[in-house]
Amino acid sequence: MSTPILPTPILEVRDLVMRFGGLTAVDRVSFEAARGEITAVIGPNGAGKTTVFNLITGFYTPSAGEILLHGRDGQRPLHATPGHRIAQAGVARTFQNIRLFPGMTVLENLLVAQHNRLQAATGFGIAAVLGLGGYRAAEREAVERAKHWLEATRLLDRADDAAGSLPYGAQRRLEIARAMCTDPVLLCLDEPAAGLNPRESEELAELIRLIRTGGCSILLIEHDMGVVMNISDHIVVLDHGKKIADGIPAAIRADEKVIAAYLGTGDDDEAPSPAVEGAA
Ligand SMILES: Nc1ncnc2c1ncn2[C@@H]1O[C@H](COP(=O)(O)OP(=O)(O)OP(=O)(O)O)[C@@H](O)[C@H]1O
Repeated sequence: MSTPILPTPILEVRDLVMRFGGLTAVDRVSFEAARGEITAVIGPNGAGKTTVFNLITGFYTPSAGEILLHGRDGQRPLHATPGHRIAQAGVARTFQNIRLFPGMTVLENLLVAQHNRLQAATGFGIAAVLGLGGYRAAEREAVERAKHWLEATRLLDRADDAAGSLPYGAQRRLEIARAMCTDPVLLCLDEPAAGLNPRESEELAELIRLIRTGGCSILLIEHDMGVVMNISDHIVVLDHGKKIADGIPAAIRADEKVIAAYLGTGDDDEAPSPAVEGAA
């Protein structure tokens, strides 16, 4: 019998380690994010999830290990790529705390996100100032892309409003629209459902599925187990910096190590985190 040829994952994390002084926040973590899928990274508070994201998106340099992106230009070692080049390699992210330009309009936020692309279209030259052809075409494209994501996030009617004046849920959607305007191959979402009400969470899940349908792979940190179990194709579970489980949602929900990590074993006095079975 022939072995099926599996497509290359979009992201490979191999034996990743991050130490902060004496603390090992990420301890030899390995996992893959499959192309075109939603991969969630979950775990109790302090498990190392945000640190993994900060390593993938170039905010930190790992103490050891490899992070390989299989993007549009082939394989890229993100662990050895400077932070400002990681977006160009096709990785976009949102943050736990919203980071928009609150005084700029919604549309301006989406155009600023495409600044690099516009600059590249002119070879970083005077063409932009003179309004020459290549720049104008790139500018038109940037506006079209912004319009597409304004429609997808239902923000078109707020395009001229200051980003800071939007309700919280709309600001979260705008953050995602802004990340998508960079045309990523991998979108990293850090707790996108935080602070959303159940209806907004459901709409967010719809939006994330839409992004997956468009071909962008997604890596998601999320505490809302309803959202995680509902939309994830694959879940990686961290606890105290180590990977304790890795699999499809049904397997994760039934995993004893995961249940123990979330409910606590009674060995420590940490408040229990949201139970995984709450999502069933
Ligand atoms: N810059 C830093 N310097 C020192 N320690 C850090 C730093 N960043 C994170 N840590 C520590 O690393 C560990 C993992 O933190 P991290 O924020 O990655 O966890 P998390 O799983 O994202 O938690 P949460 O769900 O609460 O956001 C924690 O013990 C944290 O205190």
